[in-house]
Amino acid sequence: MDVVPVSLAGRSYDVTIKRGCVLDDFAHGASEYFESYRAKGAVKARKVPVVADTNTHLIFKAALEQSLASEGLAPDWFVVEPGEGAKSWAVLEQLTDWLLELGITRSDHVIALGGGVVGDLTGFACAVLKRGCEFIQIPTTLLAQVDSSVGGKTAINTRAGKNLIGAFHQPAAVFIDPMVLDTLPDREMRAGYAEVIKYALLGDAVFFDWLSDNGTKVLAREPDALAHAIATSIRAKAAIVAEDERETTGVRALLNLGHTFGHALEAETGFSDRLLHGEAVATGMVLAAQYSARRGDISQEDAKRASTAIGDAGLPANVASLGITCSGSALADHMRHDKKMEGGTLPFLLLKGIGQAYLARDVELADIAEFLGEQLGAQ
Ligand SMILES: NC(=O)c1ccc[n+]([C@@H]2O[C@H](COP(=O)([O-])OP(=O)(O)OC[C@H]3O[C@@H](n4cnc5c(N)ncnc54)[C@H](O)[C@@H]3O)[C@@H](O)[C@H]2O)c1
Ligand SMILES: O=C(O)C(=O)C[C@@H](O)[C@H](O)[C@H](O)COP(=O)(O)O
Ligand SMILES: [Zn+2]
Repeated sequence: MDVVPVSLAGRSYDVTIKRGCVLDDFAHGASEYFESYRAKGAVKARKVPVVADTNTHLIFKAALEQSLASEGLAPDWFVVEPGEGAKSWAVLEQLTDWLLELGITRSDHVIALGGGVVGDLTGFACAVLKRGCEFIQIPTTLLAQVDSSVGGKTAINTRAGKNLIGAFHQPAAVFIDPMVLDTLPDREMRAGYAEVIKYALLGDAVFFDWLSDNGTKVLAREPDALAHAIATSIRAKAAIVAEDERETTGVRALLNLGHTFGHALEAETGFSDRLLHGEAVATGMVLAAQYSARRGDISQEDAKRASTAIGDAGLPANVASLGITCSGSALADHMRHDKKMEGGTLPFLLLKGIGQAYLARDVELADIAEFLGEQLGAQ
């Protein structure tokens, strides 16, 4: 078992990483968070609100019900359709109305049982509900286990772009059970793996080499390799979040490597199954490496190593192969909504080497548009 603390003034919490911690004994491990439900007058006494999507509801319903029953509790389910569509105003409204009807109080803990979509939606609902109530993350995708469940970024999407309405709201606890990934489709495993490669590229060359040797084992869900990849990722994220919780100093922005390009690709493909978030980030990291090489920040050889690692994992390393027909300028236009925008300029996460990401403040969007035009045309 690994317990990774996320140290934040007045709002620290633990990330527990343990095989079986959800499927076998979640309610026992999390029992301290359920006191309010046992107390007289709590939300539908002894019923715990759980947000899931139809897949995670179907797959984990019985296990969670059994586990909560051992503590004298039962789940009250709010189930959304799978996919980015649930990160919307409409679903947020339904979820907050439901929680209010249950009589939720600030000290009650809502459970987010699912991938990044369920986590981001539930976290945001809890951030705004009564100006902040508690929630627990039970991430069930690799992406959510290595990234979205930790750090307190919560959000929904809007017509204008990705995660544009949101809040920083930290969970009270995170429980990561790698066993839940046994049912995850391979494509989703690969998408989550993109965020694992991200930690290596942004700040850990040793981890990059380890992934080159062990990535296949991680994707095959071999327990030791998977546990190492999850724990290394979460330690990296916890350290960055502890240093710059609200992305104000530039340190947390490192976690956005590949995302400015990636979010533009997601917007252009309609936030759909056509390109998953992790896939878009994978292509975005290759673009960041190639653009860094074009500026002379990183050697062509290291840029190639980054793109090879991504391609070898079965992720889209070549933007031209995505079948996107728009111009480079159209892609760059999506970036004007990026939350890192300062005045008229957009700082970009670029690479000086493998494991050496930095925030470049001298990038012109017009140059990015030209670069993207070249890349979209290249086969
Ligand atoms: N808050 C953050 O810091 C942060 C970080 C990274 C990504 N994100 C967000 O996360 C979202 C992507 O999350 P995701 O990749 O987890 O996608 P997701 O939540 O859409 O889940 C992917 C698919 O896997 C299914 N699924 C989930 N767990 C399963 C399991 N154990 N077995 C079988 N199927 C399962 C889901 O039903 C869904 O169909 C994006 O919206 C992205 O913006 C947020
Ligand atoms: O935790 C962070 O900080 C991240 O940037 C993690 C990203 O993987 C994640 O996709 C995040 O939601 C992107 O944030 P945004 O601020 O660009 O919307
Ligand atoms: Zn991401």
